[in-house]
Amino acid sequence: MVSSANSKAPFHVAGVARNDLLALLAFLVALAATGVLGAYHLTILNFVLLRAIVVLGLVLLTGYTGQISFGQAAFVGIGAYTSAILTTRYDISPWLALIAAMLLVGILAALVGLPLLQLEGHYLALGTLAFGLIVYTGMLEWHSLTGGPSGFSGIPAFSILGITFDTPRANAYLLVVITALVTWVARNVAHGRISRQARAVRDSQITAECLGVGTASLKLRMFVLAAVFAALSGGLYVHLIRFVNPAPFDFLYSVELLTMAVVGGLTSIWGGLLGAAVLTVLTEALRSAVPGATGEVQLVLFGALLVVMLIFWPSGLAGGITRAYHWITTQMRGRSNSAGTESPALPRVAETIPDWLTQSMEGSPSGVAGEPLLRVAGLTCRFGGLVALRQLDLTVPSNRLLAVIGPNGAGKTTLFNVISGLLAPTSGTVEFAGHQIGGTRPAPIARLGVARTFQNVEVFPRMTCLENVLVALEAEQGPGVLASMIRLPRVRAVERELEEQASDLLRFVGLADHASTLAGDLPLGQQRALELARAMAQRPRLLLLDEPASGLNPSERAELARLIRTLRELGIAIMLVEHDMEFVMNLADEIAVLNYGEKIAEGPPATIQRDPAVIAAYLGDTLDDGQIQQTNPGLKGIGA
Ligand SMILES: Nc1ncnc2c1ncn2[C@@H]1O[C@H](COP(=O)(O)OP(=O)(O)OP(=O)(O)O)[C@@H](O)[C@H]1O
Repeated sequence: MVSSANSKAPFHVAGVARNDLLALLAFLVALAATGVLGAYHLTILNFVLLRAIVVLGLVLLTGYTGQISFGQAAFVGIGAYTSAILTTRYDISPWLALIAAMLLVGILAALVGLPLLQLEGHYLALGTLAFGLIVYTGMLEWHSLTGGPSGFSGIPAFSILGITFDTPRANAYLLVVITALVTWVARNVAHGRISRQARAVRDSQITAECLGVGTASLKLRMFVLAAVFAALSGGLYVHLIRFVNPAPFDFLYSVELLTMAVVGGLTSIWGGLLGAAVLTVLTEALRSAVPGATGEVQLVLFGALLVVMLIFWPSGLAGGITRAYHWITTQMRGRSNSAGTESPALPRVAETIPDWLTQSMEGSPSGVAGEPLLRVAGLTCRFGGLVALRQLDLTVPSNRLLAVIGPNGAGKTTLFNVISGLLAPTSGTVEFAGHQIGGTRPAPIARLGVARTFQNVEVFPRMTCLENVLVALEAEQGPGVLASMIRLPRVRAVERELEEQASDLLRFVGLADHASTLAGDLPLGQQRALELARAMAQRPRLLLLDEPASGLNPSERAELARLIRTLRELGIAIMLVEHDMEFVMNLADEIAVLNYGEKIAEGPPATIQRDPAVIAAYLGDTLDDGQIQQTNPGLKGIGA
């Protein structure tokens, strides 16, 4: 057995130290600039920083979670008015009022987000837009509270230890420090578990759920976090300006903020800062060059810029700069490292299993051989008039491999979809380890110990191999949002341990050299291996493999068979759907044959090969559809 202790730390975090240094440098430059800039430029700097705080939240929400919000201006406005009202009417300290505003907006965002986040894509954008319009109208019309269109003044400035922040320079110092803190928090979130889960949901929500990621609560938490950032910006703004009215919080401001996030680069924290800076400066330049260019003109310009960027340059300035940087460093290294994709599709897998995995499997109750772990009874699944599964009964004990075979359209994938929670059965029961799981969502089923791979490989293409595995490892373990925001040493220690485990699993499936390769860049065979590593990270008690050998060459199939045997020896129950009959006959303990959703035979491979009903089903299918002959190369295993 190979111990995980000597495994190398993964590389994708290697750049963090350098980035930390750059961030520190940027902070010192901003502080130094604050000391020397004139009043006009300080005011612009303050606006850049106030916007940057909101944009950072949007980067986390839109870039990392894939949720588009046109309602951020409303959260800024509510934060601003709450802090302004609390300080002017109730004489509360601006600091306390600011915290109260953030709390209130956090609660409100949770209430608004619950129904809104049920909507997807454009509908969510429309929902947040409607929310923004309602809030803006409220600010205009609720005179007794907001002072109506003309707002109100007399809002106190921040002060601490006898220093009052009532000049552009003092404000700039305060904002530089607070923006640095917010950037640090955003960066922690962006590098941690929550961001990995969010990016997984963005790449494929269904797959993330099948790994045990609770997608609904994840989206809600990001929505709340982005809203709290917006409230912080609003609260700071009113105590710096000392006046509040609804005008700055209109729809235009929401578009402006989203444009800043897109222009800067939606998946980059420093891109968010850059976007806020570039667009604020451009707006100012436009205002001085064309005095009438406000309101509608700006809206049109920002809208156009947003569309152009999304179509032609979706990775924004940050993406462009990063690519240029990589290009330059590659040129400087003389392209010595550029070739490296010639490895076989599925390299020989490691001989050994990581110790921690064996131990965790031994501790699992599924380690008792012979006990039925999965019991499917009377399972029927209809799609309108089509019966995909009819009165199906199956049991799968631990430590056994049950192959499910049948002609195309027999219902095999439907069966997997029901067991893993992607489909609810029409009738019948699915019992796993004593739990009724039929009709349950995929995430809780995954957390009970059911892992799966997909017929059409479903890796998270824009994440590295290491991150793909980490998402599965972290679904149950790892820090929550608050701990991720602060990233205490304890949190970093847990992250390091999980990264080591992820590296072990990559080594186990022969992908040790690809920890920092984007999963989408791998050839098909290696993507299948990655799916297996990810499934193993779930420490499954039942593993559903949907056509894992399709697209692999004979030597890759042999490797895969060896890997599957090793997994079974760990005590994992395996269900295998596969058209390659030779592959199936060599691996299966038992075979269940489906035809038109019904089980027509079940038994050990030798019996199934000679079963007349099975032969008839396969040959009948071949006659009906010549395709089957090619997609079923293993037909020679049937009726032989
Ligand atoms: N979501 C769905 N909506 C409607 N019909 C569906 C759906 N999923 C599957 N079906 C139908 O149910 C039947 C069984 O499909 P299923 O994909 O489970 O078969 P299969 O045995 O996995 O086939 P293959 O070997 O081609 O993957 C097919 O007729 C299919 O068209």
